[in-house]
Amino acid sequence: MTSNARLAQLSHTILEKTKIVTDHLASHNLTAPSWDVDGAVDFPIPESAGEAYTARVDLIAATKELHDLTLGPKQGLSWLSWDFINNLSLQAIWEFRVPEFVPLTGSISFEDLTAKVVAANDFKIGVMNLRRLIRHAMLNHIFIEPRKGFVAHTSVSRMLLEDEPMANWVGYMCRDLWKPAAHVVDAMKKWPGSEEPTETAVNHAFEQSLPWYDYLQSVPEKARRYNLAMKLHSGNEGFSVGHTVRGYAWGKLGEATVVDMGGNQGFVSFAIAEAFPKLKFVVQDTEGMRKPEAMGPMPAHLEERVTRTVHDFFEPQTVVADVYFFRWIFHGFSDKYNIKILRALRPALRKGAKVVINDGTLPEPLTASYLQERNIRTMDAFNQVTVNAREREIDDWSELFRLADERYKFTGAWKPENSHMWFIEAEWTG
Ligand SMILES: C[S@@+](CC[C@H](N)C(=O)[O-])C[C@H]1O[C@@H](n2cnc3c(N)ncnc32)[C@H](O)[C@@H]1O
Repeated sequence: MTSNARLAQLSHTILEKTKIVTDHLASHNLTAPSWDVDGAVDFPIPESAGEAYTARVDLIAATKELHDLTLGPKQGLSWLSWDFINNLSLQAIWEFRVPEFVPLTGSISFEDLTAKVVAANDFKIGVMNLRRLIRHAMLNHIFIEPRKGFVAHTSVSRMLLEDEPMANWVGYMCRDLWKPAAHVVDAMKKWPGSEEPTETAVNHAFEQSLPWYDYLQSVPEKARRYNLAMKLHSGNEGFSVGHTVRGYAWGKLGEATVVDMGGNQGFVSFAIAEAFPKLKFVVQDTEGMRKPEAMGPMPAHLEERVTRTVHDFFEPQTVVADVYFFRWIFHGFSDKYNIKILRALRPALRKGAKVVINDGTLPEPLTASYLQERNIRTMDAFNQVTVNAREREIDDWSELFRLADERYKFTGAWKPENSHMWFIEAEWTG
């Protein structure tokens, strides 16, 4: 296909996919998001909507490609190089609490806004400086200028004001992770090939030697921001515990014991135990997670089948079980430490015991949508920034088991429908 024909083909795809999306919205009496201050901020088509969801995902990919091709490679690359300025204007607006001083109805002049921002922040900032940052942010739909010299909210800037998890997510990214991201290359040069959580861009940027989560906990403001920011995705359908319950043949285990390692308060084990009454669970976590204030309540009817204990997964396992289950654990560690975790299981493993991992997995190149690939590759990059860990491809999972011990037989990896997390399974043959 010629490059001219590709442009035409993309615009045709966009027309076709937009129609599927708008027909779905109309037939379900739904409203598309907009920049209007009262506009919807979430696209109201969940993954479970099937064709309409896929059309939206295709639309995002096609509009991106058409946009990039229309810019052309040269202008595209030069823009990409200076795109960190997007983050700068957002960071300034967040840091100086600008959204608080813009009225939700009507508008405010740059002069009056600057006076309020200066009073609230207690340091000098000129009208010109604030105006240029805000006008830049407007390119990303953060505020509008309804008439020259006046600022008004949009649905985007309103989220910075009213959506606490989102505002903290913005702060976490712009304030806490932006500087480390700029130090990744220097950290890679300083500690070549490091798999240590204390030799990361975060250590380099903040000139400190703690692992990321310990560092976060040592600065209360950052710890609070992190905890609130993480709530942004807690309602995400793709990460729902329901996929963990339905995505594995738990029923086929019969009367079996599952050790939920790094299982936190036990909410995942509770959900699986509810659905599979023959299963027993031992939920292991660190000492800190077993303090009364961190434990959370245990549903009374599960007390017989779920116990919560202290166990460090780097130490030899003592509980003999049918399944050792790890959800959201492996992607937070480098291979070196994951191999340690797998080796520490060996004293308790009996022939036929299973290791079941529920975690992210990198798609094979060109097999996933642009949206999926962008999400998981961005998460993978953040794992490097903060903890020197990584997301893995299916082959990497198989190799990880082989490196830990040849007696692990990798039995497969699969993604339940609509889930963002995969199951990865191995069996102990020793
Ligand atoms: C990302 S959370 C995952 C929690 C839970 N599995 C889930 O699916 O939401 C990681 C958990 O691992 C626990 N953890 C971290 N280091 C650990 C260790 N060395 N031994 C046991 N648990 C650990 C943390 O306390 C935390 O509960």
